[in-house]
Amino acid sequence: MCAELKIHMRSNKRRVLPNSKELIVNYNKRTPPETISEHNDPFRVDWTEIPNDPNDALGFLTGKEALRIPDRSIPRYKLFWPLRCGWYNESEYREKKDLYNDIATIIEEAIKTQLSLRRKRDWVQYGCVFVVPDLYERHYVSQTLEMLMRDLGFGKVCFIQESLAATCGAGYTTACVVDVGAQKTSICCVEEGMCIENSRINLKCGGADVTETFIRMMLYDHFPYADINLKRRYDFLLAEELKSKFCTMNEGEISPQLFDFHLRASGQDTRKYAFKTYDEVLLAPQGYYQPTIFDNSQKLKNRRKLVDRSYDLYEGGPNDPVSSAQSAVISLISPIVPVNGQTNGETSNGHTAPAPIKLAPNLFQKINDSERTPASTVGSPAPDDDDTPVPIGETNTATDTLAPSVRDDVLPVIALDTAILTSISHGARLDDRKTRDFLSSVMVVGGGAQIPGFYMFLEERLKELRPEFAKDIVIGTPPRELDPQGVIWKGGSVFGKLRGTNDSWIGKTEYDRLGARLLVYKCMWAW
Ligand SMILES: Nc1ncnc2c1ncn2[C@@H]1O[C@H](COP(=O)(O)OP(=O)(O)OP(=O)(O)O)[C@@H](O)[C@H]1O
Repeated sequence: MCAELKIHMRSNKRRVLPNSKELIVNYNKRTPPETISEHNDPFRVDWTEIPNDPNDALGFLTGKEALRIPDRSIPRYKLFWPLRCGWYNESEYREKKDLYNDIATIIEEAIKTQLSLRRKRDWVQYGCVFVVPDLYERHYVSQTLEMLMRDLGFGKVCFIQESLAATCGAGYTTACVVDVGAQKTSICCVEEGMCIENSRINLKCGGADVTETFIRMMLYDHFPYADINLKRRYDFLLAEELKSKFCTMNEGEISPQLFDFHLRASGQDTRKYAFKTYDEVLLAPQGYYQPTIFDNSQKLKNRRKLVDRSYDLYEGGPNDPVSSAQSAVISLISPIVPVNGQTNGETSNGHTAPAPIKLAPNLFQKINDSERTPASTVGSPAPDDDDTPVPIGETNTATDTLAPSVRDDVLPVIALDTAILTSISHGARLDDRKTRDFLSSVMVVGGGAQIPGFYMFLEERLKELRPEFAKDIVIGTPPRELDPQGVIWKGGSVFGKLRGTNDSWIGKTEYDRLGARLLVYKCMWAW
């Protein structure tokens, strides 16, 4: 990537000094930190106060307080992250109920402290709009409903999918919504107030991967704080800060640059470090387009250890929602593609794997092969004997029927531009007018896209991949200066106030009688 970047910069007539890397490495190697006494540091951190007596009941801490526990108290606390990559984080728990309880506790505390609704018994007067992923798991939604009704005691509850919430918040009716979060990126085409089912994609990477990759790259270039360890809370927060301040996707900003930061650990003097960066600030966020540079090795760990996939109550088979776009993404990554659920082998999770078949080829007929297959693929699809392009819709027959075990075993991580075009092609289904509509209204939200130059870079990549639509492609942010990181929440609150939403509220009495079966009638999409 370094070499490619150099070539690209030269071809864009940018000045590239041959020894830039050496210069910054040498600087980083020989610059010791400066020590500032903790008491003289005007920006010293307020650490969470913990009772000194080890016999005192500790209870729990959530949110920022949990991340600011001083090191000396760490042995008495264990930090849990009950959700990871938009899935239950099963690897950290022994019991399902502890995992569910932690999620309920975090939400309860957030409502009490952030919304100042301190008395839980009053919550029966409130309706709760809960935003779920576009490509959710049924069990997750029904479990959430149980939590909101029984543990938190809301008077009524309704659900909205996140891309639809983004369009409600931004006031759009048609858009291809791309939400770049911390650990996942979701993409979905929305049309006339409905998420197009087959366009839903959920990639398991996001801003946290950029943070980690940036730090790994800096360490390789002799980052002076060599002991940085992202498992330590204050180091993780520091890394997030450095990424947010210094990473960019503007090629014009690439030159040796000097930055500094303060390391604040509890009970220690503050250390001020100076360091230099070169291309790391740009290469790390470019991982969105070359995600094999991210460390994806742990993301599937212990998946399905505690929480099984959802099954159809009557027919017995697995029945979590699927999307042909997501299946196409998985097929691009995995060489194993099933045909109509036939199976013949074991996968790494011990689930039965499907028989391999040939992949239908061109998802994007007008893109040549080298561009179409993302650099991130870990296996290559079997070549087709017949080179004639297959219409986009026809790829769906094979990909729709991916066995659930494959969906669990293959980590969906591919280049962002390919994923967006896959979503749009499955959302528009060969209709050029719709393709144009979605390409001209790609709305990017979420904190992961806050890196300077993100939108421009994405726009250029999409134009390169679909030159015939180059004039139409526009990447937008939510209008009216809405915060792209909060627009989904705003959409949820707008949705809760619409009169048309009335039918989707689930009340307490009907929930007591019918339970999660109500979701079939109450969700405003095909549950
Ligand atoms: N100014 C910024 N520059 C770069 N990255 C940023 C900036 N602000 C926030 N981020 C990143 O955005 C991510 C958080 O975004 P967001 O709040 O949309 O995610 P989330 O919804 O919590 O994540 P997920 O969708 O994975 O659950 C973090 O990785 C954070 O580092």
